[in-house]
Amino acid sequence: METQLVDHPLAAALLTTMRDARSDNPTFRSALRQLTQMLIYEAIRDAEIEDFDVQTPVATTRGVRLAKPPLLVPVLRAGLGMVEQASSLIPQSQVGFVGMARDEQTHEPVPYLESLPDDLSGIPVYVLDPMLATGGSMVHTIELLVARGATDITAVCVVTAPQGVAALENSGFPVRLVAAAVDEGLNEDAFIVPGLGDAGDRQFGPRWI
Ligand SMILES: O=P(O)(O)OC[C@H]1O[C@H](OP(=O)(O)OP(=O)(O)O)[C@H](O)[C@@H]1O
Ligand SMILES: O=c1cc[nH]c(=O)[nH]1
Ligand SMILES: [Mg+2]
Repeated sequence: METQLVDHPLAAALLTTMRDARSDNPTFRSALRQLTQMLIYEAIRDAEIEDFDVQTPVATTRGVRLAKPPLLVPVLRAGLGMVEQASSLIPQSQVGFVGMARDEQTHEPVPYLESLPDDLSGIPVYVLDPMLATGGSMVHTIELLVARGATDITAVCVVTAPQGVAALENSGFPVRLVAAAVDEGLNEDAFIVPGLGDAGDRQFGPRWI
């Protein structure tokens, strides 16, 4: 699986803010928004483009745009903090939604929302979720996308664990990964170590389901 780690001092500083337990919810959300900008910037780097004529105030020249407007899929809740920034960077994009909450005992994802186009063939899909821990939530999301014909899927994450990266790799699905970090591993609660805690709670407070 193609894996791209965004290695940049500004990305590292934003990730540090997100890791810091003293960062309050607005500070955490702001750092996530800014870091998403860098992750998307890198994730889109090799996207197919097409030329078209554009009229400047002086002359006609050739401009470029994305050849295939992508679908962005934030995984609720935590992925919601990435979608505003990603869709502003790619104004032609559309947004689908998947909602999933890990069971605290089994650590398995429990899906509660699925709002996706029926046919994703030929459409690049960017799944937005800051955390890839066991990989269960991401693999389940990708299953939903592949069942709709998606063949070009990018997982855009902030912090990952080696176990989650391996789960994506072993899934055999057509996915590549763009992330800010691969951490040491998981603790007994399947939280990423050192990680940043619960990315949903740190943006929005406790979950009610
Ligand atoms: O790789 P996994 O082991 O599946 O864990 C990662 C998932 O856990 C978090 O969501 P969570 O279930 O905490 O829901 P939330 O976003 O509503 O807090 C995170 O945003 C991922 O979706
Ligand atoms: O460390 C983790 C693992 C799963 N989900 C999170 O939000 N954080
Ligand atoms: Mg959570």
